[in-house]
Amino acid sequence: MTVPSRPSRPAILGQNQYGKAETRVVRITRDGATHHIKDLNVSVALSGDMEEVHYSGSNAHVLPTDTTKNTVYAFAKEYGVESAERFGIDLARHFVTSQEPIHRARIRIEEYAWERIGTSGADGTGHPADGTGHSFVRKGQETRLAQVTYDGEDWEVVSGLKDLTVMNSTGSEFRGYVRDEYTTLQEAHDRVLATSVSGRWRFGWTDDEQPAPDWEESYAQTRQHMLRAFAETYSFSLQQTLYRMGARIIEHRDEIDEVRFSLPNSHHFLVDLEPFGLENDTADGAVYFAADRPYGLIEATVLREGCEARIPVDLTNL
Ligand SMILES: O=c1[nH]c(=O)c2[nH]c(=O)[nH]c2[nH]1
Repeated sequence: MTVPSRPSRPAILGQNQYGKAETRVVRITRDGATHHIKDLNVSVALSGDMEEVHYSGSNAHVLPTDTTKNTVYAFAKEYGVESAERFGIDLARHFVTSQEPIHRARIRIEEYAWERIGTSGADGTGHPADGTGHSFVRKGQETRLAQVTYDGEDWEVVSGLKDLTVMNSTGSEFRGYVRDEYTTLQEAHDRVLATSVSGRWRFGWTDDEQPAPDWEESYAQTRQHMLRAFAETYSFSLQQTLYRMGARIIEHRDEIDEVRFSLPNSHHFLVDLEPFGLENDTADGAVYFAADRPYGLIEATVLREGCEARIPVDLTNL
């Protein structure tokens, strides 16, 4: 096919750039049982001699955006991620020095910070022996929620939170599931388990005559129990982890009768780096693609025995 020539119209191409935006790359390094996470969102914008691709459609100067994405993953694997700045410098230099038509590279990086789910709070002092060497909560406060209903006689208090993002970099598998003619999923023996917790819990307190719970203390303890259950459960499924998170709250917090969770399964897929001669398995330095959709959505209520379920099934209605 012949490439059409530059149009004669007096329309001049102005500033332009291109590249893959928002490549979500997660690299997990292992120091024995203590793991370290680098979680980046990398956007590449390249510019240079790109008149022809716009004017005539010739791609002769175009390094595909797909390649820029692959480069991000391959660099994460090969050189690691010491810092976002260093990573950006290495990438920008690579694009400008390896491709003659590319004169400028802008690499934008967002880094998401994680802290360990510690034994006495998410304080960075997690001890590997109890599973907390590989359990993390994303930095930044979750949103705390409360709903209070009063009909002149009875109170109903439902507390909760959303956007509490947690990750286990190991200690999770998924296998032994049903297979039908559409099943292609490979069994996972060692996978990343990550979710953004949305949870609600209902208090047994309904009566002004009874002392009300200490709401602040209850929230802090409940949050901690859910984090600890997430960290300490060796997970065969997110469903099982969810149940343990709810059960631990019911077992430890007498003031709470019902817990409901909505947990997206935030899939982390190992990137296939074989085409670049790089082995990428769950061993040290694994590089993952953090997918944002579609995601599994696991939801369930955990009740104190003898209590009634009153939290709506759809938490967006609460
Ligand atoms: O923890 C999981 N539960 C599932 O029900 C499921 N389904 C799936 O494809 N992956 C997973 N993971």
